[in-house]
Amino acid sequence: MSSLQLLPIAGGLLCHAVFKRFEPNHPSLLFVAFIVAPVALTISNSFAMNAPLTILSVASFWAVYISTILLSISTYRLSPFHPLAQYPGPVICKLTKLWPAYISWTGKQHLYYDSLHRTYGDVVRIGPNELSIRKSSAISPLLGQNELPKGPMWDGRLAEGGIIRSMIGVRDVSEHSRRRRPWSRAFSISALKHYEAMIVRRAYQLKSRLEEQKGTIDLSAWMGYFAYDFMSDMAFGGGSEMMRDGDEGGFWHLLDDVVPFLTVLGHLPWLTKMVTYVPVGAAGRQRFRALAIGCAKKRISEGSMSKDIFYYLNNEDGHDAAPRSFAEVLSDGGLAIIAGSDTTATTLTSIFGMLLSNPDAHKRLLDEIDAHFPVGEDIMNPAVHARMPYLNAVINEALRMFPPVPTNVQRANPQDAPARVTGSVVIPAGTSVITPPYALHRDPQNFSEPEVFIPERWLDPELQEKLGFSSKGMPSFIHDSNAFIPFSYGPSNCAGKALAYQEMRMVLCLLVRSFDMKLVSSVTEWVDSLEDYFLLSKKPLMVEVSPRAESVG
Ligand code: HEM
Repeated sequence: MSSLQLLPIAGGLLCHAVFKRFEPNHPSLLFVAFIVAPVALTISNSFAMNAPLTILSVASFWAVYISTILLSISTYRLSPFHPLAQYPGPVICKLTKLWPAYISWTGKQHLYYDSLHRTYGDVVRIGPNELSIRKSSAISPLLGQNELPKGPMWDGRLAEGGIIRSMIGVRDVSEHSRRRRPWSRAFSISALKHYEAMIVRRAYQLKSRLEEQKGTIDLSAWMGYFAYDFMSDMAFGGGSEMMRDGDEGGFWHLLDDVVPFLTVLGHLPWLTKMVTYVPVGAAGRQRFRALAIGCAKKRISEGSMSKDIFYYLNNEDGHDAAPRSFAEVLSDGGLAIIAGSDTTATTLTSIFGMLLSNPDAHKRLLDEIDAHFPVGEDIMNPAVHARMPYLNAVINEALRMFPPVPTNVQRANPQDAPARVTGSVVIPAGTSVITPPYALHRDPQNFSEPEVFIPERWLDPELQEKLGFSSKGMPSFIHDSNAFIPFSYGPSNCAGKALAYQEMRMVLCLLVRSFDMKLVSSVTEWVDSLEDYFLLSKKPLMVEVSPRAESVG
């Protein structure tokens, strides 16, 4: 074999050796590796060998070089020498992230990973350097106090382009915990008390808007309008009136158009920097940003009308010696709206979908509400809601079946860290790991009859007995609440968990008490149409709404 043939092979092997355990994520590096290096090698070789330099010689050198890289990478990834060789999974996933990226584009990644776990067991290799773990015992070691940092998915999803990354995607653990501090103050028990009036105002607005509707409505859209208006109040002191005006500018559409694309980028972070120059989904993001900037500036100039999330993010409580930059406050305010509105709206919609297709559960909830709020009692009293077992069971059961973040609770063991061991699972350096809530919640090892809506599973045994649940003939009913992670787990879990419960309890009590509802569209079709683009994307749920005859709220 001549040196002209050996050189591209040696060059390809060297290139793979350099990029072996990580993927280059800057376009210039890729350009150097795949274009500049082989062309430079061809030219210098032809000078050294005094061989003619033709287009054909450059092209064939390049073809051998690239083929060597691909072959070498594939062989290594499938070989017993790969650090994740012991874990089962589909060959295509072991070879490339392009396949999971494609699956995520279809919106069905939650179902795909669930099916992989059913086929391969609790630990599955879902990428060349990525594991999915469906074991409740692994949650605390990976996400708890000694958590692994957030995973590379965030490098893909949050293209910086001069914009400060919002807290959810901050991968450095100490920087993340610095950014998290004002959030913890914003969701303390005393802070939550201040938000009650804001929820009450928006919930009653929703009630009266629904009373004005004639015939069939899309409940999913109305839950979205409510949640978005409320979170805008919380994040920037207002600025959204979707319940009044509808989604006039097609704002949800703009955002919906971009989410599949962002989900794909989450799998291929190295592609992100290249596509920041391509204006895919830019309209939606720019419009959202412009809106947020306008609201934030207005909120700052007008000062604090109430203690909302912005009050803490902008250090208006004077807690931090060094105030945060406007860009950081803006970015995290935007995060509050995105993270807080779609998630609660989807859960409220799924709760109504399940209640309306399970009349017994609906009746039990209504009975509980009527019993706790006789005529004259304030139906929006959160202290009472917290003590309503069936209300909370219904919410948890909907979160179990339809976790709004179904898949991507991702962490990663850094490149230079020692291997992380949890039980029999070893997570080598440079390995990403997901603990997918959907697969955990639908695993019969964690929850018996996982596909069935059974709020009673969340009640204590005494109450179950009272409701006749334990006589259902399921003596060994499994209920592992450690496997229930709709809000993730640990120091980087959902910052807004307490607010979300408070908001959902209030809205549910008010609407269930106030309206008779009837499903017009099929709930099975609604469930089948759900798509996982990091957030579960909610589809129209058509219902007929009429004021409840015996409503006293
Ligand atoms: C049903 C409602 C909700 C669900 C199921 C939910 C779920 C989640 C999940 C799974 C995460 C990812 C955590 C991780 O990476 O481990 C998250 C993050 C977050 N959520 Fe929620 N969320 C909900 C509502 C809210 C609300 C109302 C807010 C209010 C602002 C909020 C604010 C946040 C924030 C700020 C983060 C980033 C946390 C961090 O990185 O430290 N969420 N949420």
